[in-house]
Amino acid sequence: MAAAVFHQCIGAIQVHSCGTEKSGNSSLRFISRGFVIDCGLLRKGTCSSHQCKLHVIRASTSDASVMDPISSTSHNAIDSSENTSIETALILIRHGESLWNEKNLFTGCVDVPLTKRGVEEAVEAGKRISNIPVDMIFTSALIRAQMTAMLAMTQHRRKKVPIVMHNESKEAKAWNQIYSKETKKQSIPVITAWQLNERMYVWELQGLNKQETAERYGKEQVHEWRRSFDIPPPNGESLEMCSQRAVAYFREHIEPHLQSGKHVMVAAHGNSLRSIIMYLEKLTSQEVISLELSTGIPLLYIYKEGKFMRRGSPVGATEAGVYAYNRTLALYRQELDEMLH
Ligand SMILES: O=C(O)[C@@H](CO)OP(=O)(O)O
Repeated sequence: MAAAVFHQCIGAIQVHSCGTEKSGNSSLRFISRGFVIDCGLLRKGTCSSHQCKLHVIRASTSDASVMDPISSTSHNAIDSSENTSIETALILIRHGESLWNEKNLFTGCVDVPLTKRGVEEAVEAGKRISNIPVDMIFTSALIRAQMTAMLAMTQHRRKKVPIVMHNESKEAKAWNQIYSKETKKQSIPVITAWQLNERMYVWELQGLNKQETAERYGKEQVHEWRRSFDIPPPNGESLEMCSQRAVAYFREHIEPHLQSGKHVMVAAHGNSLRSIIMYLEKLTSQEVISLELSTGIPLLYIYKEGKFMRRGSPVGATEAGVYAYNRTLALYRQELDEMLH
């Protein structure tokens, strides 16, 4: 049967495929590789190969990266037989120990790097997520979160290259373009956003020792500043104020990628992540007080049908003991094993 190449452009998905569908139809229905596509107007062309597979090139908002073949098969697929919807992985990691964590100083938005231990924590975090798909990485504008993301990715078995995207100016955006589709396929965009920065403790507390501050203002008062939802530290940000930027950014710039089938890692800070977890797990302002995040410990969520299910936080020493893998992740890991052996 003569194969024809159909180019359909539908919204965010451009499909180039060599269909064996009846030509001449004004509309076609593709059910393949996890996408149900009602094709609108068809433009026919000729296809050099009768065996070319369906290539889905996702023109998402921030990057027109070609989908990673091993993560585009059954890992976030709408399987028409089981009618399961897209499931994507969200990894949250608080940065590894910083030099001011080590000195027990209020840090907030002061841009301090990791300690040697913090570097080790970031590498250890990478081992724990080395079999979980990552298509995009978001970090804050602070070096301790960016270092953590990059160090963790050195352990990932897929060996893609995380590349910090620069769009702080027209030139920066133009000058960091990648002109090879193949190279782009082997890269992971890293987006930095100040909205994911740590809660701002401002000059009143930033740089002060936490223990000395508790002795000066009282343990309960300092705990209230550090962990309550709506009580700000003196002239600083409350967790509520921090969530108004961090959760807003997550919903506007990160969640749509999860919805579209991309697996995402977010490397940020104790409080900006507490505010995001409060949103993901629908915690009350009372419950969030007891939410604590250790440095460099990855948390895994599965996003499905608008909901986030926590799939584990590190309890076991080994990666296997850490996450309750679901089918999507198990298949990805299996294909990684096959690809690497
Ligand atoms: O100092 C800070 O910025 C934060 C995180 O390190 O400390 P706290 O635990 O008080 O929120």
